[in-house]
Amino acid sequence: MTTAVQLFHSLPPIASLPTATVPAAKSSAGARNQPASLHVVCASRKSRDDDYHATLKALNSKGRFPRKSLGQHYMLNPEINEQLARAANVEEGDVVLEIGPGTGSLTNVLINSGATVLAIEKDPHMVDLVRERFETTDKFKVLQDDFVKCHIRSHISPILESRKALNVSLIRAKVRTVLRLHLKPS
Ligand SMILES: C[S@@+](CC[C@H](N)C(=O)[O-])C[C@H]1O[C@@H](n2cnc3c(N)ncnc32)[C@H](O)[C@@H]1O
Repeated sequence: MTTAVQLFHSLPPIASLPTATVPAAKSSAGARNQPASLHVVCASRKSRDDDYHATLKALNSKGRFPRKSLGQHYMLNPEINEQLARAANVEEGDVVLEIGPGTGSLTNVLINSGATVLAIEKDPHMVDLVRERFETTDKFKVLQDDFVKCHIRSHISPILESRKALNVSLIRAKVRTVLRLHLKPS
């Protein structure tokens, strides 16, 4: 069986893709409330391994369509994700709490920056997807939970112990923000 990780590694160059816009999702049984199209953010296309292919392949491989109720808009431009990581000043050894990793495009950049990422994702399908995507690294952990309701401190305390800072990146459908919180281990 082809895993999502294998798919990510076998993607063609982005230049071969015709457009940065994803076609409207076809409706299927039980998908009455699905939005008609995939919402994307994509400013430019790059000819290297990138989030554009990875995100589309990952979603297609799971037969998933974004759920508006969960603010599922996926970042397709790796440059933006890199800017987000730079804006949050993510460094080697940091622990990053990522709220809503989605397909893991920002997660990937954070891990490549040297951070360990603790992600909290409400949608169990996306949890499966990112768990599979990052199964080969010990710098990633995902919890299936609602960030609004879960007890965040009990999750992060065990892995925070000797860390100097905690970066919290929060990307939501309408408010895209990167927050940096400094939480001293108690
Ligand atoms: C904007 S999308 C994904 C962003 C991701 N960084 C990307 O560009 O691919 C937001 C994600 O947050 C998740 N989400 C929404 N509400 C949540 C909540 N209350 N707790 C945890 N995750 C949530 C959604 O399922 C979705 O995967």
